[in-house]
Amino acid sequence: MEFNISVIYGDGIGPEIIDSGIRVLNKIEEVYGHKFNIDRALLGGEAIDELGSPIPNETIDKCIKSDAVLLGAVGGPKWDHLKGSERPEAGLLGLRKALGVYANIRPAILFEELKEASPLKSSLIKDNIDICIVRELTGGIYFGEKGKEENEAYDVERYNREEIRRIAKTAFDMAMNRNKKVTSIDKANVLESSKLWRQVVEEVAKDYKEVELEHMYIDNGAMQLVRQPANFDVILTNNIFGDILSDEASAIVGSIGVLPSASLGEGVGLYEPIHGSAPDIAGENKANPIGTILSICLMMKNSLGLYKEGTKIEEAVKEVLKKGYRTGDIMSDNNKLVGTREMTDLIIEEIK
Ligand SMILES: NC(=O)c1ccc[n+]([C@@H]2O[C@H](COP(=O)([O-])OP(=O)(O)OC[C@H]3O[C@@H](n4cnc5c(N)ncnc54)[C@H](O)[C@@H]3O)[C@@H](O)[C@H]2O)c1
Ligand SMILES: CC(C)[C@H](C(=O)O)[C@@H](O)C(=O)O
Ligand SMILES: [Mg+2]
Repeated sequence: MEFNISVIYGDGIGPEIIDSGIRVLNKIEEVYGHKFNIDRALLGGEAIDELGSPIPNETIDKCIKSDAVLLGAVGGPKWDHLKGSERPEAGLLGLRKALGVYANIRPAILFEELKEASPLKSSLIKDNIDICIVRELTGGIYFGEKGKEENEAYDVERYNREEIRRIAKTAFDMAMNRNKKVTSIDKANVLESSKLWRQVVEEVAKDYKEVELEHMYIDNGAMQLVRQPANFDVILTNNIFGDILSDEASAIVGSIGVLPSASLGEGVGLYEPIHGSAPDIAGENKANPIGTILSICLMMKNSLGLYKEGTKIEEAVKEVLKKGYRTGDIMSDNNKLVGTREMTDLIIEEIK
């Protein structure tokens, strides 16, 4: 089959991990006889430098017309002096909004092979950890009214019923195919937006009688996630809490370098690792490409209907980990340290 994939390298380690991703796509083409037409689009810092905007119109046009979008990461110190709307990160938020991808799915699964990389003691991770974070992505404080005066600044957290209903529905639908438990995380003891969130989540839950619904405040939720990670199945939460909890969950399962994400809505899906542009290791062949490679696996399954191929990629990653190869972020004693390119070579070799 033939697909059009828009690819965004972005900044920092973006080009290195996207290079890995493209090589995986090329191998899938070769082994399964598909054709991926890869079209590069600019976003974030690279787009500011080349075209003077963090989100050029041509990028939106290309992405909307494609079958799926693969994105590395944007941002870095070079652009930190810019005002909010001109920063690379504004490009990413603009793209998410333009694609209408309101549901950000961030699976945090502890692979048997990576148990040693988790900072949690073994008694806390002896049970299966397979958490699916469902983060609202196009609303909340990221997109609310903002203002800045000389000595004061604000960002408004605002949600309407429909925004909450559709993301809650995504979470309950996911739970139906998993362990039938949703933990909705909010701050309903303080925030009006969270009170409405809780109310609407309760309403949606009525259509999913088989799913157990639990509510948790964000402060407690952040704590329970490290105390008993195995108790979570689907976590449903807003944009900002989901951002924070997904970095926390990534550390629990080994490293931020291994977590993929799928951002879904009515149209084209956007696939990106959850980590950032990691300026501290950019250009050093140290970045873990697994988060990107597993994002391609999510792309295969969610946007391209290529289930067999997606599963193969996942198996290839596990096989390489089983053989003891590790990038620096997941390295532990007795393993073999490899760089971004070598890790990619090894994974590609397993796709056959
Ligand atoms: N989706 C995105 O594009 C995205 C996400 C988060 C942050 N950012 C941006 O990235 C820049 C850096 O942000 P930050 O430092 O807070 O977060 P970061 O995720 O880039 O890095 C945090 C730490 O994790 C490490 N790390 C991240 N990805 C890794 C990988 N694949 N392999 C190995 N180690 C990895 C980094 O080296 C660093 O020590 C900022 O400009 C930020 O706005 C972009
Ligand atoms: C870079 C930033 C805008 C982004 C977010 O907060 O959504 C990132 O942290 C992420 O997790 O994808
Ligand atoms: Mg984040």
